[in-house]
Amino acid sequence: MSRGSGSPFRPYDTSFTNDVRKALGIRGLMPPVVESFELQKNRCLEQIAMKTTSIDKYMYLSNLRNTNTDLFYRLLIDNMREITPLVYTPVVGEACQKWSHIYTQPEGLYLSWSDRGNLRNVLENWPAEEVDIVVVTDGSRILGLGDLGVNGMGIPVGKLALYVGCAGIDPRKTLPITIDMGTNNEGNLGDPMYLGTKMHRVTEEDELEFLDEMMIALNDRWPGLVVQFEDFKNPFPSLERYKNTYTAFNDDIQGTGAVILGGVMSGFGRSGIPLAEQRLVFMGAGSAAVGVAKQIVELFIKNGMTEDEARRKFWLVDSKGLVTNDRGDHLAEHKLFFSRDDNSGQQFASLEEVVDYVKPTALMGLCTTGGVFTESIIKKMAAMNEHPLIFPLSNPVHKSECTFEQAMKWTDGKVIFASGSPFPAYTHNGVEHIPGQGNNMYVFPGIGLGAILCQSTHISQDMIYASAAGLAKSVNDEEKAKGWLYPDLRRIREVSVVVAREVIRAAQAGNLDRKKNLQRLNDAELDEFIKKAMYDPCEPSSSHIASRVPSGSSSPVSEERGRF
Ligand SMILES: NC(=O)c1ccc[n+]([C@@H]2O[C@H](COP(=O)([O-])OP(=O)(O)OC[C@H]3O[C@@H](n4cnc5c(N)ncnc54)[C@H](O)[C@@H]3O)[C@@H](O)[C@H]2O)c1
Ligand SMILES: O=C(O)C[C@H](O)C(=O)O
Ligand SMILES: [Mg+2]
Repeated sequence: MSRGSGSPFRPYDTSFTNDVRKALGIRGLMPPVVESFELQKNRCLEQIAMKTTSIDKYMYLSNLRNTNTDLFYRLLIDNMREITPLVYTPVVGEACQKWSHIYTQPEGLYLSWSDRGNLRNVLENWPAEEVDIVVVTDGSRILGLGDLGVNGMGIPVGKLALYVGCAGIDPRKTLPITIDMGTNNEGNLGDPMYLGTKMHRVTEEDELEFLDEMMIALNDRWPGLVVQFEDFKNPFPSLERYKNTYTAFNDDIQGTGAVILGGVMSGFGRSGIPLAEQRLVFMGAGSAAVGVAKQIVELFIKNGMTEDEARRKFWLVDSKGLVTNDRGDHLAEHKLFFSRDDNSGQQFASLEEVVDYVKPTALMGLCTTGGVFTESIIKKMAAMNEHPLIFPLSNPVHKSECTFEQAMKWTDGKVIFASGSPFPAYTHNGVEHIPGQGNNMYVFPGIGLGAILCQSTHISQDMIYASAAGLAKSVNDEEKAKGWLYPDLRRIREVSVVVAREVIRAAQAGNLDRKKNLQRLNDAELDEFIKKAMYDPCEPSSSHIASRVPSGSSSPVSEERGRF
């Protein structure tokens, strides 16, 4: 297939041997030297280093992905720590903000309000015969950057790049979708270059109707595909509507919930505080915060608490202060479960007041507002706890509730830390510390891979919980000894195998798997099966090229002119 203006499998790779070049009739159309991927990767790294802005690096990498897909993924897989921040958070945030201005080629499918009633036909235009996985956004809450409209396309593109890089999903079977329901971002509406429909957003009811049509159309064209919902301002209605009907999940609620659960499973152990004594304050009470809190509730319940005891371990703070039953405003439905009824009529407007009142063991930031974990608050956390858990999880970097350096300095190195976006290492008392990255990228690739391989009918809560347990299990002894909550990103493909295996086992336990013969495999055999199924690009061989050159390929040398 070809995506966009460039064909990703165009036969111009300097790794082609002379025989291959001859067979394809492309001798002379490229420099004579035959190179390994290793050498080509070094050239790519050199070129990235030459670019002075992050956006230039992002655009270079997008172009590489579209013109030499295999080389791009080899580069990503082998340089995960260096390349991920350039194709994913934080740089993808800036790319989305500038999307309509840096645009050079289409990289996914745009489904517009004016296409309603006709979505099945629009899907027919996507050139791939097979699609295993879709990531879809409506652009209404892109990272912590608000409503970006169709400029949010960078998010499905970036998430799917990680599906390929981190879990070996075949890039030709991935489909990024942005639905264009209008935007309430006045900047976009007034921008002559804005690439979306210039209208205010349709109502939530209209959007749900549109999503219904999209889900039916997608499953009609590619039955059973996995659909990941991403960065919707209000993601709860679609999750409720589709989780029991399709193989679908919401990454911001469920993926984030699982990745932070995985981190706290390790972090609670390190803090030395028993589960029964944990008290968690969340700054932010949106989809991600509630998703994370609900997953941790499950951990408490699995460890013997009642649901009521478990939910009382959480204090959620939103833009109006501590979420309480008697605060006097109408609480959105998703906040009710955690709303406090034991505040004796007292209300707490600021995070600092809540911290004084609750004396938390853990502080989670999912509020889209940078810097709200102040020096004073963090110092209080350190005074109250031997090892306070502080997770500023908002993205991208400038929305992070504090930096790693601040958390280390203000707790004198005692903090147990994870952030949503990557921070540099920090040296404290002569020892270099690497911060954990509590980002859903540690689980969504494995969740998708597991669901695809066992052909799961749904993605159940048990499968999500299993992904967190798989992640926690994946931290090796060396990483534990260094106090890490998450595995080294360079091992992400190994981690995705474990996550996928646990997800498959949970699907099997719930009888949701359609590919029943995987049940006969023991864990080692299942891991082997998963690894073999993963895309792992290498220098193209003749047969590889023959299978990938698209029909009607853009090779400028036609059959008639012969081969040399
Ligand atoms: N680390 C990860 O893997 C991960 C995953 C998902 C989301 N996130 C991040 O979490 C953030 C929130 O995402 P969401 O989907 O929950 O968004 P949301 O819009 O649903 O929720 C935001 C919440 O923050 C509250 N809030 C906003 N400003 C505040 C302030 N100044 N003080 C207190 N509360 C405030 C709002 O009232 C709301 O409850 C985003 O920045 C997103 O990038 C991170
Ligand atoms: O995209 C990310 O980096 C994580 C998360 O899904 C978010 O919305 O912030
Ligand atoms: Mg997201």
